[in-house]
Amino acid sequence: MRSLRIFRLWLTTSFRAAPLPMAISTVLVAARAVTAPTQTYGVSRLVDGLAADRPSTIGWGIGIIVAGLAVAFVADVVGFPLQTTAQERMAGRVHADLLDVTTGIPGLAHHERPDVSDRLEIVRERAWRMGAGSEVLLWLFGTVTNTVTVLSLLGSVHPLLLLLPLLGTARIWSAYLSSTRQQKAWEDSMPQERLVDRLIEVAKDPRTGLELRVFGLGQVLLDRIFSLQTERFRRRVDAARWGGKVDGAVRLVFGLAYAGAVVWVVARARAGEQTAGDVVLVLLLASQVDQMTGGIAQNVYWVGEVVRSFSRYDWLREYAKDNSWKAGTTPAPARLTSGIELRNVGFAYPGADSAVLSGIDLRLPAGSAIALVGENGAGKTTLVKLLARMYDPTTGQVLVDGTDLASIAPDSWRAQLSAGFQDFVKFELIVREVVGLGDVGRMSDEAAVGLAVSRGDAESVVAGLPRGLDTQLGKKFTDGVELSGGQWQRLALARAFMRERPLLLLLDEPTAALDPEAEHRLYEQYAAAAKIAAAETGGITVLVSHRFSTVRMADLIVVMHQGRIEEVGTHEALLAANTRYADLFNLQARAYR
Ligand SMILES: Nc1ncnc2c1ncn2[C@@H]1O[C@H](COP(=O)(O)OP(=O)(O)OP(=O)(O)O)[C@@H](O)[C@H]1O
Repeated sequence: MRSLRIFRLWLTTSFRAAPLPMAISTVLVAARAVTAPTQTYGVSRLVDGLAADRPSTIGWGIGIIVAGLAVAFVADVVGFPLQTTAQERMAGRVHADLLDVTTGIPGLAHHERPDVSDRLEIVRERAWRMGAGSEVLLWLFGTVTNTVTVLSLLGSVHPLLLLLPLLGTARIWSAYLSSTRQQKAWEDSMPQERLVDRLIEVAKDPRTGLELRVFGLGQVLLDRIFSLQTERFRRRVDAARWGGKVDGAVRLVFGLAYAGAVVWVVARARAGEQTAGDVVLVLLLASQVDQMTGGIAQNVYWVGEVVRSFSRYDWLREYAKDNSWKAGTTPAPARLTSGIELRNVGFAYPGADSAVLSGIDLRLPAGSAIALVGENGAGKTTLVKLLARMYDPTTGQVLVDGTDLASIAPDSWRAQLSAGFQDFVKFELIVREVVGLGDVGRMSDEAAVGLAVSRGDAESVVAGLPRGLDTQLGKKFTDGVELSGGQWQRLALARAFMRERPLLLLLDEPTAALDPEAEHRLYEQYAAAAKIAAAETGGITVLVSHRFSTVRMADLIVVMHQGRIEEVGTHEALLAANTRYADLFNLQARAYR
């Protein structure tokens, strides 16, 4: 059932990508596939005609041979460019579909589940090869047509001769086994391949160069890459050797059978049971069977490759369908009136056994600024991801003004968010784009970008650049400028401030690279502007920080511990309660004294 679906997907993708070239090619391929055996039949007619001196049979023989030549010529000349077109269009189509499928999955789970990311990686890497799917499909059709024609002709001489193509299938089978083994070796070495790529990236990246040198890690890294590469090659070479041995043995058996068949037909002809034309037919057809099975054996790898690629592709499409969160179609509200509420929220990362968050009950009132604090791994970032709906909670609900976030269309919700993260992306683009990306629709709005730069306290960064907002960032470009960690971070913050009135602004340690004073100044300035905006839209700010001088400015502080909420309150109330928050605050305050 599934294999039928995969074949249908392969067929429909090929024909949808290039309907006309594929339709014409199919006809041409069929015509081409019957020419060689039919011409062989023509030769046998000619020989029989000459032997019996029958002009009409001679005429037939010559007519078939010439017609075959003409068909082969037209099919080759017209077919080649058409097949190339079909192949190119197919590759483009698969790439476009793939983008559609992956961007259609709204959450992050597919990046974090190794089984999904592996398949995604393989399909992405092989999308161009899948383009050959249309060619392989035509080849397959041609081969089937050719086989049927050859079988009918051989059977017409003597049914026993059908054993010859049957033996040929052993060769196809051995090629299939060997290709599956090679594919398995390839897939088994995928994790090593990814690790090697990652290590090479680390080794090449100038930003990691400093630590590598300080800790003398260069050689360690090289040794690790080398041993992983050796292991990866060993698996693949072993599989290729095994395939070579099996194929050699099967070919030997086929060669002996071929020789036996020729001897047998010649003996029958001498006994007057077959004609001379029959001997010629078998001689020529048997070599065609050899070529045909050899061709199939060689192409079996490609057929397998295409089938496997389409099977992964099919799996991804199904996965995307199951994870598309299509149920959520309600548009996000334009403003918040009561706020966001987490009700008994629990969450476990995909594939993980234990929950990272449990029993979270929390109200984020409209218009408020909330700070999340807690030790490393307490679950702060995870909570932020649930609010951004990168994941759905495993248990419980997130309610936005009473509406379940799961029923809100993810794109519509994201359009109302803005965010700044500690692990922000260093987009190596022109500065105005680096900032403007925070609100793509207003990227070319000079005033909006300028305002975001000032809100992100990045004016001094821009002023120090040779071409201000038009400066290219990144060392990879000849005129590109590299920034310090703190400077990059200010631009990332400016990007987070591009959307002026988000309903939810998520700031997950976006100022960790700034000094505490700069961070304090920035938030003071931000808080004043946020209050005005919040009064209009009810927008909520959620801030994750380890710096209590910043945290204390929040309206409400949420203290998290091991995936649960331990305390909630204002700075003063929590200090007065003299529990974990007070301990942490006093510890940090002492360090600064
Ligand atoms: N993608 C993931 N897959 C599986 N587990 C994860 C993933 N991301 C985080 N975790 C685990 O979830 C727990 C909470 O992590 P989270 O990043 O939410 O903590 P945090 O409070 O933000 O920590 P920090 O202060 O260090 O940033 C940790 O135990 C972490 O190992």
